[in-house]
This record gives sequence, structure tokens and C-alpha cells, in this order.
Amino acid sequence: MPTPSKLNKDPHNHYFDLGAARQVPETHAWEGLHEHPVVDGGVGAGEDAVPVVDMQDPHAAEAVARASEQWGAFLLQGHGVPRELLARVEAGIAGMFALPKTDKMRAARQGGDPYGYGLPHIALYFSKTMWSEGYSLSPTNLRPELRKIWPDAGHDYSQFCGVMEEFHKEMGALADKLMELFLVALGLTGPQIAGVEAEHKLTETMSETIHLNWYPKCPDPKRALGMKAHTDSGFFALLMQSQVPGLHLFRHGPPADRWVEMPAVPGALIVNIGDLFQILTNGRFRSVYHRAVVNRDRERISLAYFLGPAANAKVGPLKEVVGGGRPAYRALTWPEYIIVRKEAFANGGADLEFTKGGTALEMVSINPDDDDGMDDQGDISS
Ligand SMILES: C=C1C[C@]23C[C@@]1(O)CC[C@H]2[C@@]12CCC[C@@](C)(C(=O)O1)[C@H]2[C@@H]3C(=O)O
Ligand SMILES: O=C(O)CCC(=O)C(=O)O
Ligand SMILES: [Fe+2]
Repeated sequence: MPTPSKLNKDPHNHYFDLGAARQVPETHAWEGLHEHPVVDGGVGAGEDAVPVVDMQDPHAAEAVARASEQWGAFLLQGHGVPRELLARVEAGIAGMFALPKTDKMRAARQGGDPYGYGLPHIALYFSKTMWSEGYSLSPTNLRPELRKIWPDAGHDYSQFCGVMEEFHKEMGALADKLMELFLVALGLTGPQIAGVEAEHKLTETMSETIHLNWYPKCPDPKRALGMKAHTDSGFFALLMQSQVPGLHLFRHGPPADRWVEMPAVPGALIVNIGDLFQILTNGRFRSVYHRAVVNRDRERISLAYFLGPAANAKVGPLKEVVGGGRPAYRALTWPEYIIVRKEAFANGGADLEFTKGGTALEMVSINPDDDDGMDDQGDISS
């Protein structure tokens, strides 16, 4: 086994077999994990009970508005994606991550590539390593991508591709419906929604990325971290998780800053709002700061289906939301935002609790006393 210092420098965690580890090496031991209490977000948790939206409920838009303003996340039921399909997707992901490291490494993310196997993109910004493996995929390029892992294109390959394609079809349709529900939740009228769609083609040009996470069992879960706390950068993510809790949502006090543990609800999906949606909605819907923890006895799998704007679309506050007010953010593209976030991370802005230089969202916000940004109009903006 390589020395911890060697491991620490290895951005894709090439050598360390997390699944077989008997202790957590210093390279994987994070500080400050217990700064805030963890509370249960399950049914009956009172104020900390995670909001639930049932898409079949005629009042779903009101529930979406409340959850998006107050939490930036909610549990989604009545979404129509069959539970047995979710079970097959989970089994397929588990099978893929159980392959030998040498097979998975053929798909390793290279340099700044957005897609590939390895640690998630934000791992680049931290000296400690997460207790997880990830794989980012473009659903429109699934088969060529997965051929890297299964060059013989045999049964396992066909089965996994088939199930992921079926899943993508269902999730793409669900994402479109959800976008419409978000626009209704913002209080836009039918003609306003039609106008937004005609002008910005929000739904039509929305892009999808799948990110798979595997969190192996961990011998000392209190010292390790599955996924470093972050906000997602895009519009929103639909998250599927195993029946093993592990996702924590950050909530500010009063009474105290805390992590709320998302319950594992069979068949439900989770919706997380991302930074570009906060910008689009002029700060009305908030992105959620979240992390994933690990477990001593059970491995955990999650899949995030990310929706975001087309790479060349400038995203700024919708004029229908800004109304007679002022835009709170300047307009920028997703790739431009990722560059700002990199700068924010370099200044300590990755940690909500210990921010020195401001989060990425703070860096793109417009000071109400300034005039700059007022004329910064783009494809998706006021
Ligand atoms: C579409 C994307 C969102 C993401 C960056 C990416 O291009 C592909 C991976 C995504 C992910 C998954 C884990 C957490 C996250 C912050 C990361 O490092 O990679 C997100 C990215 C994001 O939301 O910015
Ligand atoms: O595993 C989880 O529950 C969270 C994963 C996540 O935050 C992500 O993939 O962006
Ligand atoms: Fe996330």
C-alpha cells in the first residue's frame, strides 16, 4: 500500500482500496465534521421534517415554492418513475462499482474533463480525500463511455446501458415537468411561462449529466466524509439514494446551525436546488448546502441527475421574477460560474462556516448600491 502522503497527492485515488480498508488513513480524515449537530429529518421531526412534494397533489406548486424558499430541497413523490426501475438502476450501479479497480480506471477522468470515473470534480480543491468513488456521465454518450469499462460490450454492458437509457428517458421527462412546476411555483401565469419558454427555451435546451456515487463501508465513519459539503452548481438535481441514509442538508439557526439527515424513503426521489437556479429566480429559490456521510456497516449508492442550462446560455435573474425590483445577480454561463467557484474555493469560499473570501454566489451578486450588472443581459436573464 502506498504511504498516506503519496495517496494524498493522487487526485483520482488510484491505489487505495476503500472497500478493503481496516482504518481511515490521515489522508481521508477530515477536520470539523462535528462542528454542528445532526438532526433527523424524518416524519415527525417537527420543524426539521424534510418537506415532501407529491406531484399528483393539486397543491404541489405551493409545496414546491415553500420548500424551495426555505430549504432548497425536498422529497419528491408521485413522480411516476417506477420503483422497480430505480431498483434495477441501483443494482446496475452497485455491479459497476464492484468491478476491479483496473476496469474502472480505464474510464478515469482525464485532467479537467467533466466526465469519467474517479473522485468528484470538487475533490481537486481539497487536500483530504473523500470516502467515495464517483462516475460522471453524459446520458447522450452512455454507450461509448461505458465501453471503456466493458470493452467486450458483453451482457453486463448491454444490461447496464439498457437500464440507464430507460432511466434517462423517464428522468428527462420528469425534469421537464418539474421545470414547469418550478415556474408555476414562482407565481408565473400560463402566458408568462409560455413567454419565458419562447424567449429562453429553458426546458428545451436544458442539459443533463448523470453522476454516480459509491460510498463503501467505512471502519471509522466519524473521521471520514463521503462527499464534501457543497452546493450543486446547475439548475437542480434529482437524487436517487439507496435505502441507507447519508445525505445531510445544512440549515441555519435559530435555534442552531445544524445538519438535517434526509430519510431514506422507498420510491421517493430528492430534489436539490443548485446555484444557477438561485440566480435565475433572483435569490427566491435557494441552493442547498449539503454533504454525504458514510456508514460502518452498510455501503451506500446515490445517483444525481443534474439539470442545467446549455453551456453557452447566459443565466441571469428572470425579468418576470425581478418585476419592478433589481436583479440580485449578474448573468453568466455555467462554465463561467464554474471558474468563479474555483476562485471562491481558492479563497476558502467552499466552507459556508469558514468563508474568508465569499462563496461563488456572493461573488456574482450585485451590490444594491452599484449600477454594474444592470445592463448585463443575456440569453436567460432580465
Ligand atoms: C454537471 C455537473 C455538476 C457537477 C459537475 C458536473 O459537470 C459533473 C459532476 C457534478 C458534481 C457531482 C458531485 C458534486 C459536484 C459539486 C462535483 O464536484 O461534481 C457536482 C458538480 C456541480 O454541481 O458543480
Ligand atoms: O450521495 C448523496 O446523497 C449526495 C451526492 C451529491 O451531493 C452529488 O452527487 O452532488
Ligand atoms: Fe450535490
